[in-house]
Amino acid sequence: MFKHFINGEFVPSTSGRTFDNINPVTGELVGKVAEGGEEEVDRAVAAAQRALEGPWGTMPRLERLDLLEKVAEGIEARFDDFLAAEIADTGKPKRFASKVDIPRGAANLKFFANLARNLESQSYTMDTSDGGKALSYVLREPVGVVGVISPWNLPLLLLTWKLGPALAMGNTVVVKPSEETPGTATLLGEVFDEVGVPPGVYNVVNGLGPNSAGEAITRHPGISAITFTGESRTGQIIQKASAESLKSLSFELGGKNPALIFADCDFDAAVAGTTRSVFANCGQVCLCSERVYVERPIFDDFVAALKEKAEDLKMGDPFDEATGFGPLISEEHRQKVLSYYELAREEGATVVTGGGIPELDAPYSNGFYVEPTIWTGLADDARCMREEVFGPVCHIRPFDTDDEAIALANDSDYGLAAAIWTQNLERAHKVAARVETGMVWLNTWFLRDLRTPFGGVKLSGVGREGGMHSLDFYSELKTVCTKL
Ligand SMILES: NC(=O)c1ccc[n+]([C@@H]2O[C@H](COP(=O)([O-])OP(=O)(O)OC[C@H]3O[C@@H](n4cnc5c(N)ncnc54)[C@H](O)[C@@H]3O)[C@@H](O)[C@H]2O)c1
Ligand SMILES: O=C/C=C/C=C(\O)C(=O)O
Repeated sequence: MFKHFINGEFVPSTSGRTFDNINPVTGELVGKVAEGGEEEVDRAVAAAQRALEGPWGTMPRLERLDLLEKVAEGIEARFDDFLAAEIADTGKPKRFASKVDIPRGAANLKFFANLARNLESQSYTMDTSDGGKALSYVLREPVGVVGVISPWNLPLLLLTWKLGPALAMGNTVVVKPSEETPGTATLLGEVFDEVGVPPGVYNVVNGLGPNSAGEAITRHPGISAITFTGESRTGQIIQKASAESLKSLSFELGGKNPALIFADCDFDAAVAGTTRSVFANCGQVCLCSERVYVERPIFDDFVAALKEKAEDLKMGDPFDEATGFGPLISEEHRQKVLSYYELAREEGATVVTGGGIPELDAPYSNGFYVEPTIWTGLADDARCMREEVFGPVCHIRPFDTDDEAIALANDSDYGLAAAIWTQNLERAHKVAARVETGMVWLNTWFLRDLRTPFGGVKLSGVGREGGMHSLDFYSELKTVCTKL
């Protein structure tokens, strides 16, 4: 059973309630998961507060950062265990998880430990009206207990992306991993324990969202800040629930990301890059392109080339190096994605490829697979053009001018990430400046320098994490002023 990790111990729920964790590759049970609620969150917050006041709060800064680095080394030392847990929960191919999820899990912790080691601090002197001087300096202090609510698509990566800076700045955390993916967050409890992080610093309460552990975190008065990655709609609910206790919030939310492919692009690179940006992780990355706009002269060739790539994706044993395409996270999510496949037909799409469930042999026939899918011919105001599907699907539409491409890209309630493919430097930078998203990739996708701001505009997020932006969110600045 996947238990909670509270105050350094693995414990079941007091209520005895559990839910099932299902393997998306086969539909089989991975294990039961303890369902926590208010009581478990209460205990976790109390433990986190004690650790703040006690061993973690009083530990020398560099010792704390060394411990964080040891946790990263602990992930590396148990790489195969983390890989197996991530694959059991998500079904994602080893080829992807071993290059992205697990290495980034360790890298996130190392990166923020290092960044925090070398922090500068601000100080100012000024002249005062009586002819004297004053000195002001700024102290950086922990925020307190941070609630971390994370999604299922990149479980360890997105959890550590928040844990790294939160712990580096001296906070303690209460984590609620997605109910679909309790594995790596729970395993991480063992690593924290093994390397000697004091009890109560890292707490995991497993559970669901509404009326469960997730909501309990958002309402708990002992939690000072919440960092959340997930759906925009959930972000709205969390913002309301946490208003009562005025928590600081950092939200990384959904996307309906555009890719702009200009006729002067490196065609093969654009096709390969867009294959990744549409179908990686079965389209379940917030940064995935769901709206692809292609300049008219290369439209037909591009559609044909992407179709060929989509039909080439290989499904099957996630541990097989040849497997490049996994299942969706759950049967429920598959129903959602299939409902969009159906809606697209009703809305008049031409289905270039896919649009259904693939024919696979057992045990994969019991998994939550859908076909990689490409649509053309939808109107710009079709629901399938405006709502995030979060599956392996894109719509491709032609455009004629730069202005039109930019207007189409910006015609969205979301604004997370854009990918632009052109060999014209001037065009690349001009278009990048006019696209309304938090991030723009030029002739690449999902290449991440952890020092850069990460986040979205419009419905795609509130605030930025990454580099100093993370350290700022996870710390309180205190100004001390004295007359000299
Ligand atoms: N912008 C980003 O960086 C980013 C990254 C990854 C995923 N996402 C988005 O996440 C979504 C997919 O993830 P998901 O389906 O797990 O999202 P989700 O919003 O359904 O769930 C995310 C987390 O919130 C919890 N939750 C749900 N309702 C809650 C409530 N009322 N109170 C407190 N917690 C609650 C869930 O249990 C889960 O742990 C997509 O929309 C995707 O675009 C965004
Ligand atoms: O699904 C969303 C991906 C988010 C990625 C990151 O937050 C990151 O790369 O740091």
